[in-house]
Amino acid sequence: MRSPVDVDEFDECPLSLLPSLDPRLEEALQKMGVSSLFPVQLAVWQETIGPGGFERDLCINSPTGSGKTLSYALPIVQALSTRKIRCLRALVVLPTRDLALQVKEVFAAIAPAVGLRVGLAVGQSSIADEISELIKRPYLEMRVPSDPEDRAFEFQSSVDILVATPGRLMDHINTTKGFTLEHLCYLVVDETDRLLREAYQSWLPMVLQLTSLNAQSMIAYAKAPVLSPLGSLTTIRRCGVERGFKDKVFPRLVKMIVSATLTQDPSKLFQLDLHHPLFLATGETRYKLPDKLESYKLICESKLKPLYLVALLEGLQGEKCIVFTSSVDSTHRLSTVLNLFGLPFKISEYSGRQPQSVRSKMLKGFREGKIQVLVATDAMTRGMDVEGVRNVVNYDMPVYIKKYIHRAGRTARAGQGGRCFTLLRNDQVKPFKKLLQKVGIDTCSVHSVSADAVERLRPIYSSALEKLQELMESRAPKRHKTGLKFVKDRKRKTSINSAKQ
Ligand SMILES: Nc1ncnc2c1ncn2[C@@H]1O[C@H](COP(=O)(O)OP(=O)(O)OP(=O)(O)O)[C@@H](O)[C@H]1O
Repeated sequence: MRSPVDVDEFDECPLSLLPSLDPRLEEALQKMGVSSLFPVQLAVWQETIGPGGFERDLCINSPTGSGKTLSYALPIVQALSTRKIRCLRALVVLPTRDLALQVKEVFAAIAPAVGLRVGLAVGQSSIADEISELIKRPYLEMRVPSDPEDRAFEFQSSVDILVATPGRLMDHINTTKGFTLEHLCYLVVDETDRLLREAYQSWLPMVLQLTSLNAQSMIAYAKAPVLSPLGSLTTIRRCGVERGFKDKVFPRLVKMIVSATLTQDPSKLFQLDLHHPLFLATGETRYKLPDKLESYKLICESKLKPLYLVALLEGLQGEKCIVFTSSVDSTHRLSTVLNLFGLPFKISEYSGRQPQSVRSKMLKGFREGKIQVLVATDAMTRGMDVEGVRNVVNYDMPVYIKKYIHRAGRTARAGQGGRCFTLLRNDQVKPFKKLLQKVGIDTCSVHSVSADAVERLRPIYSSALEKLQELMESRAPKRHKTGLKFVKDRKRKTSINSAKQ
C-alpha cells in the first residue's frame, strides 16, 4: 500500500498489442467500440493476467470515467474463460440497483463470447423470477426423481458471474435453495467506500465467512470422491502453509476493491481481509478529477438561485445536463419550478423516492436524449454513466470533496471534455476554494450569466411561483382543506419559501 502502482505511467494499449487477450474477447470488445485499453485497464490487466496473475488483492483508485468497470470485468472474464463446469465464481457487489444494471451490461457484452453467463440480483423482478434466472434444477427439468446420492447436482447455478446489490444478495444467501458462494473465486466491491460505510445486514462478513475455510469444507473434502463422479464440483479451500499464505485459505478468494475515492484508512480496509493488497492509484494527490473536466463557480444571492440556474441552462442550449440538489424534496421542487419556466427543452427529476420503474424510465429517456436536463439527488452521483452529459450543475454546493468528485464525474468521462458549474453564495466562495484545493485545483474560473437575462426572468419566476402554489394546493389531500387548514397553510408557505431558495 505504501508504494502504489501509478496508473499515470501507463498509456492506452491497442487490443492487438495486449498480451494473452483471448481473441473471442477481442472481437467482443471491438463490437462494444473498444479498440484499446485505457491506462487503468492496462495496469490491472498486467497485475492479473499472465504469470503471477491475481496473486495479490487489488485496490483500484482512479478518477471517475476512467474505465474502472472494464478494468475488473475483462480480467475476470478472461480468467474464467477456461472453466469447464458452470458455478458461481465471480461476485460483483454495488450499492445501487441502477449501477448494478449498468455493470451487468458491461459483463454481458463480453462474457457470452467465452461461454460465460451473467446474472443479476438487485430486486428488479420478483425473487421467484430472480431465482429461476440464477438457479436451475436439472432433475426437475429432466422430469426424473433426484438421486439422493447425488445431492450436489440437485441445484446448479445458471450463472458464472453475479452482479448484485447487498440487500438482494443477502436475500439469496439466507433463503434461496441451492444458492452458494462455495465456489467463489473473485469478489469485486465497487464503490467500496460507500459500501463499507453502510453495513447492509453485514453482507461483507457473511460473504467472507461463506468463502473461508471451515469445518464443513474439510468434511466435504474428505468425502468428495464419494459424493459425485465429478468431484470438481466441490471447491475445497485448504489452509495455505507457503510463505505469505500462512493461515490463509487456498484457493483464495481474490478481492478487487474499486472507487474514484477509495479509502486508504487501514481500519476500514481491515474489514475486507485483503491479501497483500496492491494499490493502483493515479498521480500524487489522494483523489483526482478527470483531466478534461473544467470547474466553474457561479456566484449569486441565495434567493436568486433559480433565476441564475435558468439563465445558465438557457446558455447551455439544451446540452445534456445533470443538476444536483441536496435533497429529495428540493429535487422535486426545483424540477417543478424549472418546468414552469417553459424552457425549450425537457426537464425531469431523478431521486431515490421515485419508484424504480419511474427512475428507470427517466434514466432511459435521459440516455436516449429525450430528456435534456435531469434534476437529481445524489442517487445519480456515483458511477452512473450516461453518454453525452456535457454539463453538471451543483445547485447546492457539496460540503465534501468526495461528493464533488462523484457529482462532477458524471461528465468528462472516457477522455471526453465536460464542465461542472457550482452555484455559490458569497460566503461559500472561500470554503469552495478550500474544497477544490483538495484535488489540486487552486483557481476556479467564474462563470457569469448576463444581468439582463436574470432581469428578464424575474416576472416569469413570480408567475412560476404562483403556479407552483396552485399546483401544491390542487395536489394537497382533501382532508387538509377542511380540518388541518392552518397546518397546511403553514406547511405550504414553508415549502414555497424553500423553493425560492
Ligand atoms: N477502453 C475503452 N475504450 C472506450 N471506451 C471505454 C473504454 N473503457 C471504458 N469506456 C467507456 O468509458 C466510460 C466510463 O467507464 P466506467 O463507467 O467504467 O468508468 P468508471 O471509472 O467506473 O467511472 P466511475 O468512477 O464514475 O464509476 C463508459 O462509457 C465506458 O463504456
